[in-house]
Amino acid sequence: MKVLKFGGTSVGSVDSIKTVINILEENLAKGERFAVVFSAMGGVTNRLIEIGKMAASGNPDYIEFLKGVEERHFAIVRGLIPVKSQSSTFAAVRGLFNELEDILRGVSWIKELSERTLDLIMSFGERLSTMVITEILKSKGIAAEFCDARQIIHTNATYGMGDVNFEITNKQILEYFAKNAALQCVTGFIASTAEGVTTTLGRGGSDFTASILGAALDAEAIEIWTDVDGMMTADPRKVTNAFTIPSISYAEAMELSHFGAKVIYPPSLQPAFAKNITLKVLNTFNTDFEGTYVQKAANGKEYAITGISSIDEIALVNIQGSGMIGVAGISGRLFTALSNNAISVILISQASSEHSICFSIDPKNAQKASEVLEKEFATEISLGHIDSISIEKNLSIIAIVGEGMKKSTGVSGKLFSVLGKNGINVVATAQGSSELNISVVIAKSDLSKALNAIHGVFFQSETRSLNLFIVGVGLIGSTLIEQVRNQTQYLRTEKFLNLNIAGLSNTKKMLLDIDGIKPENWRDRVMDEGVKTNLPAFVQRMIELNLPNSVFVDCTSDKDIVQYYQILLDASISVVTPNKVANSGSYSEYVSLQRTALQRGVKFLYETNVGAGLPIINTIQGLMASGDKFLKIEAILSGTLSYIFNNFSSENRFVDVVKEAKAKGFTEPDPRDDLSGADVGRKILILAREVGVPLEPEEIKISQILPGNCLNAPTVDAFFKELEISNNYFAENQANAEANGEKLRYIATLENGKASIELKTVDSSHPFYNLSGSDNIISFTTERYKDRPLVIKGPGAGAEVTASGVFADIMSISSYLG
Ligand SMILES: NC(=O)C1=CN([C@@H]2O[C@H](COP(=O)(O)OP(=O)(O)OC[C@H]3O[C@@H](n4cnc5c(N)ncnc54)[C@H](O)[C@@H]3O)[C@@H](O)[C@H]2O)C=CC1
Ligand SMILES: N[C@@H](CC=O)C(=O)O
Ligand code: NA
Repeated sequence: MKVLKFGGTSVGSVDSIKTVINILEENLAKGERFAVVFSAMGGVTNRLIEIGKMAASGNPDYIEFLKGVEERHFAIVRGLIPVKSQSSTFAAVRGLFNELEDILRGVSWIKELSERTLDLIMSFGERLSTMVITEILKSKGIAAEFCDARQIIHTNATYGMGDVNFEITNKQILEYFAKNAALQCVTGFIASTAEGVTTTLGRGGSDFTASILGAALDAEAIEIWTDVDGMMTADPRKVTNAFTIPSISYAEAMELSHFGAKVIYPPSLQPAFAKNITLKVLNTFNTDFEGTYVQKAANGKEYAITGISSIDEIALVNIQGSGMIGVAGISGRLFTALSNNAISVILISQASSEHSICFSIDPKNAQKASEVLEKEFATEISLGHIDSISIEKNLSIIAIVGEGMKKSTGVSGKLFSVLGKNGINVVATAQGSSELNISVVIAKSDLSKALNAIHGVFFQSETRSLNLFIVGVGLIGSTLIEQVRNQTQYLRTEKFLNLNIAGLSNTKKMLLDIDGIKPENWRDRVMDEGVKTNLPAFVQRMIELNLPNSVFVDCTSDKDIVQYYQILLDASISVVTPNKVANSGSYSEYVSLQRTALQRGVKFLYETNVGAGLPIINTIQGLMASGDKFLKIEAILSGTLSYIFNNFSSENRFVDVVKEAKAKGFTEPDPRDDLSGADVGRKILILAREVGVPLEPEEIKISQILPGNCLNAPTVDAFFKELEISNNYFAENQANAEANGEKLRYIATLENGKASIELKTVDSSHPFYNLSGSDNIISFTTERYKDRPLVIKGPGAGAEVTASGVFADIMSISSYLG
């Protein structure tokens, strides 16, 4: 024996009822006995309540509304019963509506709608849908019978939510099914008192009917047919990567539903749970879906948690006072007072100091709760034993649920860490000792971000998203996007990571799209759909979107953009940049950015500030963290100058080599920054700060390699002209070095807290002699690397190596976020 139950949407239209009939026919073909429970057609119950209220308030429009409901049922008859056999069903439908009209007329006369009358009015929903579907089945030659559950399910006279008398009900069900062998089509939701007065079963009513029947008949399974693919790991409207849970335990289902998961209402399935009956949640509109199995013990779990659910809107009440410490009975009185006033408590948390108790409730009860408590504790308040009763609104609860938590450590660590890394403040938290649920209260504005971020870390084999907001799509920015494009597939399949470009801006246009801007067509999209660039608005919008795992990538050399880093880090958004401006401004600004990132639990990464993709900053940070002390840094830090000195000879002109360096993408957007030594100055300044020397920009001693006319050229074009004029100046330097078997090197040194940069010549015995292309070389002498320094060498400029350094920083944020 099996019991099937079809919900409102499953019986809501001609097409959906056709699908239901197919499902029933397939079951009949298997030859096993089953019963089927139907809800009212989708929306009908609510409509009937509305109609009842209209009638009671004397609004005659209820008659029109009733006609509408009747027409929906007629349409089903017309659509699904052959014309020749329609008339008797029409008559039966009409008969029920006549009866309902009489009742409503009575209601409108006496202008009163009792709970009892409302139950009677609502009962027509299930009676109509079930009767009509029974007739459809009969018209197809199926031996189906209409079963009015009021005959067999008996409750007390608590209208709106009758208390079932299981002793009588079970007996009646068994007797009824023993006598009636045909396929029973049972009205969900409704019952009656022993005296035959109609009652209803409350929330989840038709599921309850199925569960009562299943339990009484010892069914091997109960199938709940609904309009979604079973129970999901999270609400799919809020969490893009939510997926169906194949198997869940009764207890988990209870916990999830308590926090808002609405597919089934497990409390109503209690009778079936008590008999260990397997429940399957199936989708009428996707019969290929295997279903979510709800059983006593869930089958093999892949993840530490089973699902995440949430309540969008709660209020948090906090009652605190030093007079509460050690006083017995405070919480007893507190919760009794609430319960006496029908205020239900969703979550409770009390610190072991007993100084405060906080609990969450439905915000519509907030005012009342405050009044109730002020009254209850009037004496304590007047004596100052309780200081305050405060109520905070605009909060949400998220609960992670799963039996797996009992076995795995670190679940709560993971939860709080992902919230922290996304800058989500936890206002209150509670974990039951059953270890089935950990709940956190957070700001409502963070709900969607939190749900997605939590889902991402707990269901890792599902793809996680990192949301990138890239500003500046010149050489480095566009190369980065190209690299992202080439790696999309790899990252998805190997790292379960989706790099979602959620925002892009060049100097003219900007575009934000949370669904992602594809690296394949970003240029066209920014051109076609972008709006005029407005950096403050871009940043503002990023913050408002409040997406989880957001990263701001600054690929400009803009000096003004830096002010936004602070704002972004403060909003818990990580920043990655090759732009050196922020770290080479005032020391206090440098420190402030570092601190903010630390405090907010986000990352500020800038490996490419020095030596492009070469691992220089990371190496220093590693050595510093592990306690090494830097004694000396000697380095060639300009890819451009390195290239120039490696390629300039008596055979070519200086200006042409500089132009080559620019064409190869080694120079700064303005090559004067390279040749003036300013770029190297910024880099040694950053290195100094990283090793703990708090220098200011003006403390770096930079010796110039350019004659004054070049240095002072007003524009880049003028600069190149001056370089041509000054060719002999460089040729001479170069020739002298060549004649001595030496090479020109622009070397930055940090020693004894002082930094300087000088043009030097080195002979073949010097480690900086053998360089080629845009090579940088950095030699660290530290306490641990004293006799032989630690040396890092390789190309230190260029689009590919720089973009890949930026990419690596982005990936390190992804692993940090877990
Ligand atoms: N080229 C290289 O080898 C390396 C470059 N870097 C740094 O990377 C950054 C980018 O360099 P490149 O791509 O070579 O320069 P680029 O000049 O090719 O690109 C910078 C882009 O940013 C845009 N931009 C400037 N201000 C903007 C704003 N406020 N909003 C939107 N877009 C803006 C510019 O129009 C330009 O398209 C610079 O800070 C540079 O110092 C760092 C390491 C190596
Ligand atoms: N222009 C810079 C690029 C890297 O920071 C250089 O030449 O080194
Ligand atoms: Na680097």
